[in-house]
Amino acid sequence: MVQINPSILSADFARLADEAQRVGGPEGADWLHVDVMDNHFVPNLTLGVPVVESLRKATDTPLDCHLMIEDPDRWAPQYVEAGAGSVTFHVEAAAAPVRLAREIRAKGARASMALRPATPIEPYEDLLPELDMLLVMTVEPGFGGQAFLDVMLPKIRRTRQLIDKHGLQLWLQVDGGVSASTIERCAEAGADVFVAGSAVYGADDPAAAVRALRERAEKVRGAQGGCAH
Ligand SMILES: O=C(CO)[C@@H](O)[C@H](O)COP(=O)(O)O
Ligand SMILES: [Fe+2]
Repeated sequence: MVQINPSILSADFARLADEAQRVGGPEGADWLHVDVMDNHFVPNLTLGVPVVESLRKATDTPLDCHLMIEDPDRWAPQYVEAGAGSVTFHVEAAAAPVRLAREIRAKGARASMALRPATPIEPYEDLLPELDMLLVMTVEPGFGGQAFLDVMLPKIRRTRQLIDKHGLQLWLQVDGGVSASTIERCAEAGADVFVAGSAVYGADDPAAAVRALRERAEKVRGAQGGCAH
């Protein structure tokens, strides 16, 4: 199943409730992607727990929180309590990723782990059953509107092969530079959850942009019979 998760990093932060609603509803966003940055793990600062709490009340679309922060072991559980349905931590920042994934799940959210572009998937093969989603970054984290890194396609493909080899159901998310001109390559490589910030909120009609992205990805995944490799 293809999922399209618009990133509110490219939305108007003074009108977040409206911006969330613009991409919601039938055929709209599957999840709203919320980029949390702390100016330590990445050189940018965005929002924190109180904003997630308010967003939760402002939309029915579930929240996919991407934590680009130091010490996720301490903070991630608070995002579950704030109402996130999925919490992604970076493996490079986590002290105890397995314990953290278990804590996120125990608190009732989906547990997800992200890899920066230079972090390989292979050392984490044995952790995959502990996760509900694996995020392969397709830009260096920190900013929206960057160019898609084609060099990440082999990692997406290898990750898909590992997921299938173990017969796992976890989702494979890509984030960074995903647009109408790159989503098909990501889908062909095996991704099934697509984050798009500027390609959605930079469009005149964000809801139409979500539908167009979904159509492109579904065409590829459908041609593969839902199995991408
Ligand atoms: O996590 C990040 C950036 O670090 C992303 O979620 C961006 O928000 C994606 O923006 P686009 O590359 O789609 O404009
Ligand atoms: Fe993100």
